[in-house]
Amino acid sequence: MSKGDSDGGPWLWLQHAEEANDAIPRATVTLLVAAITALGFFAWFRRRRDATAPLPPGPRGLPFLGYLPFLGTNLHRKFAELAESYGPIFKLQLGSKLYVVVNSPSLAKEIVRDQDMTFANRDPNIAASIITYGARDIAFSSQGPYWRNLRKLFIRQIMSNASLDACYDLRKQEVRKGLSDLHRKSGVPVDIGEWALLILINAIMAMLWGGTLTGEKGEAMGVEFRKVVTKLMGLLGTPNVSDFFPALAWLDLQGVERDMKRVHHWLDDFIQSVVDCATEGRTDEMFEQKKGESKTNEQKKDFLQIFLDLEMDLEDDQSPTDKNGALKAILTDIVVGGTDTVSTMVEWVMAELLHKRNVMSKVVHELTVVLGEDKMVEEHHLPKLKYLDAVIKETFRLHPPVSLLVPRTPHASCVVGGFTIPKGSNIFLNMAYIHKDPRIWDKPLEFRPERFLENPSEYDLSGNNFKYMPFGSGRRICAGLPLAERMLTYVLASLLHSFEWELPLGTELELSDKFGLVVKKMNPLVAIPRPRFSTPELYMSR
Ligand code: HEM
Repeated sequence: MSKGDSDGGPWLWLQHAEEANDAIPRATVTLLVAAITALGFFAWFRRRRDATAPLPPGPRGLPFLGYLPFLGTNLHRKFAELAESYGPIFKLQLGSKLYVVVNSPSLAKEIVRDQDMTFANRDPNIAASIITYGARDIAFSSQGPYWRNLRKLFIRQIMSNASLDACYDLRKQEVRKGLSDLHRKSGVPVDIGEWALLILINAIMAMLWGGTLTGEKGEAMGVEFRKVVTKLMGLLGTPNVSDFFPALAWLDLQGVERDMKRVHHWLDDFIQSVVDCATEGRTDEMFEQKKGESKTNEQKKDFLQIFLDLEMDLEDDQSPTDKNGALKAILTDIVVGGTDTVSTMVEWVMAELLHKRNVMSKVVHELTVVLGEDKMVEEHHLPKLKYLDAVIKETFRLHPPVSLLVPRTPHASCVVGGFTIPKGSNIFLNMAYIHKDPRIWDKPLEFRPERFLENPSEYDLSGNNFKYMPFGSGRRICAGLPLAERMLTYVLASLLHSFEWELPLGTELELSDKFGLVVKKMNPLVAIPRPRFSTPELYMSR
């Protein structure tokens, strides 16, 4: 080493490399040292910042109970109120549990994009654990190989375009059956949510294993199913003292556990009979199985058969009984998650259109232009229905059915928006609030589908714009989105193209809602269909 090197400090040794060959290794070492120092500094800085970042602000509660006595049951309204006072992020201590509510797109982004991995866990409450066979489904299991495998299987084998195209005929038959049923009820008030739910149960069941609910017993079962699922969604969204004070859980003070076990018992019987019919090839009084239609090629395999055929590599030490539990847990996700959400949206869109008759006329006009008169809607028409698409998006904005998304839980403490989020806390992304924030949306309470036509590429349903995420975002985004989008648009287009709709004389439309995991209309929407097609035969075509 020359004298100049020792005089000039450590960096000069690079400048004075005597041979050109030395320069590259020396530069590499220098860069490595610089990178390690910078990383060390960054880690130190983050630790220091994380150690000092405060918890988010939030209302003070009572000793021991926290904010519990003030929470009420309409969480979405209470959270909107608190967001006005505390801003983009606030915390609530409820008994022994800490909840954090996020009310701004930029903080939502930190959770579902920047720190998605950290926030990809769930912390199922007691009600959710009961209904999902101990969180063995996709929606409530924690991230890890089990969840990853299930989700991958579901998305690749069931939600792929090829798979969904292959079972289009099954969906179509159920929608057509529903339309001819409506035709028989022309001029008579119809509960739209109930009608839509029966179509969706049948379409999902047809796709699952080729069977549908038929006959009087089947129809009665459909009505009972709706009651059970409505109860279930309510229980999932009920603040439960047993969750906030695990030591008191055995008392089940509100009876949530007892009620959920009843719901689970009913649903388990229902799903078990579906599995039995599918595996034993037998039919039941209330189910009708379509003969071979869904099994003409590999793609047309029933969803259930795909699950049964595939070696479920769950990377878990599950006994065969547990595997049956896992299968039934996934079926619960599909049967419950896939029906109630979509039928609730059918009801909300129809309610908004009956409220705004000029918007309804525009939708009907578009349908007539795209399809012509006396033609049944087909799924291939859907991409051309741009205005209807905007109407659906606007309804998702004003009435996101899963309004707080499904809560996430960080697996490690971290910092969001300069606040510490402790490991194991529950995070709600308050989409009901973000979707109506006047700082983001012009005249946010107005139903104006045109806002989605002005810049169509800005908003879609895939969770890339954090101002608008009715299906969530990131690795936990709704796994059923492709089917939900198709079914919702198809059912609505069919309802609106085939019938004129009006409210029963003397009824007034109101748009209030009630909270649950799925936020529903407070009062069911009842409307009267009148045929648009020129001949009754058109309603009979399958
Ligand atoms: C209008 C219809 C629907 C809406 C609004 C909706 C909304 C959501 C939301 C907000 C989540 C949580 C996302 C997050 O945490 O970021 C979710 C999760 C999920 N949804 Fe949907 N959903 C709908 C339809 C469906 C359908 C049709 C299915 C299945 C057939 C389905 C299956 C699931 C599953 C399995 C999950 C859990 C995903 C995971 O945790 O990895 N959903 N959904």
